[in-house]
Amino acid sequence: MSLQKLPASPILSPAARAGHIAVERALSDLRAGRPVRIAADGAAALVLGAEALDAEAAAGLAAFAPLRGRLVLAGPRLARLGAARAEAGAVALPGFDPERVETLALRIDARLDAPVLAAGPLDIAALELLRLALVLPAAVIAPLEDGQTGGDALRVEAHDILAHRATEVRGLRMVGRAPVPLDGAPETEFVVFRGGEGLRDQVAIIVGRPDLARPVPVRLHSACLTGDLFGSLKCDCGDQLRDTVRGMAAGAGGILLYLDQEGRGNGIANKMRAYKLQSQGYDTYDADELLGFGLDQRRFDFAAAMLRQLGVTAVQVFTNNPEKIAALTAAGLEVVSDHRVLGRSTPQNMSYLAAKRDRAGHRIDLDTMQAG
Ligand SMILES: Nc1nc2c(ncn2[C@@H]2O[C@H](COP(=O)(O)OP(=O)(O)OP(=O)(O)O)[C@@H](O)[C@H]2O)c(=O)[nH]1
Ligand SMILES: [Zn+2]
Repeated sequence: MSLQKLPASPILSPAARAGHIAVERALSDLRAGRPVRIAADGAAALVLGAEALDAEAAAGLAAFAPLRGRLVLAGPRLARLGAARAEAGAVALPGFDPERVETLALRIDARLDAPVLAAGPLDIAALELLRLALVLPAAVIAPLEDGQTGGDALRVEAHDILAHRATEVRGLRMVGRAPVPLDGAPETEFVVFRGGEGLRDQVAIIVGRPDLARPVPVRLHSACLTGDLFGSLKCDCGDQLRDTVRGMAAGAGGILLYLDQEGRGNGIANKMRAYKLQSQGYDTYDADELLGFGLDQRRFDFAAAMLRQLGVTAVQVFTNNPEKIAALTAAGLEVVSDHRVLGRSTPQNMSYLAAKRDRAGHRIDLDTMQAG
């Protein structure tokens, strides 16, 4: 099959499309610090990211729900605050006190100061929306009474939020492609897809002319601004990126998927929050948990969909991360072999690499890595 012949991407139903668009607009509002109105099971509430709660926003929410607010926190954050639970929950906010909200949502020495209530479907959808918006997963909720509209806040349904990631995969489509010769890989084409994960586009970088009738060398590479672009010593991403492209160019070609999953899918702002915590002694996973994230937010089903749209059915995967291999296999691609991709070890990235090995099962052998 030729790389030029692309299968058409599936079309969403009108209802799914309307819901999808509402979620995209809601993400934009939340990122700008504006509340959105989420409805679930006949209930509705105004929802704002905890990081956007200042005195003015608090007064705005209090006008709708003066005494009945709540702060919804993710399971890992609640556990860090001392709660005996692993799942998301809420604490009552009798007023919308920005200082208390910041303490409970972000500070490292904070402890719970109120009982934890079970999180309902609206709360779960609010957290998911904040994760999709790449802001801190802590939701300030102002429940609306029957008949209260929530002013001009954008309206979104909880079920559309929860369906968003799957809808993104179904709506994934190619939007542009062009040759971009690279240093060390002169015959290279960039193919841009819209949809998937994150808030920007995904890029498939086709190096050389891989034979699609045979297993194609493939790397799924999550964006890392600090490592890929600036050569940060804190991780191994830049080396992995460049070494893989050069290796594909020197061999029979291959495809590198550059995925909009900065900070393991948490976004650059949360990654910097996590880096700050790491400078205070937490490892890469503990830091994410303190912020309310699980071990890894990323999904790779849309990466498999990108490969399929490019005509790939069987792959040789370049990764140390068993989750990537499992995800491609689960998505129906034949993973014929897997290969490790080792960058340099530096004094600054040793503990990061060791944490990936010990806590997330990455196949990293620090002794065989080249010191940088
Ligand atoms: N949250 C968080 N993300 C990080 C940190 N350090 C690096 N990252 C991100 O981790 C991701 C690493 O991506 P990859 O190298 O593709 O993935 P990997 O899981 O390490 O797997 P392989 O490299 O394929 O073995 C990038 O999105 C980085 O931005 C960190 O300390 N915290
Ligand atoms: Zn990195």
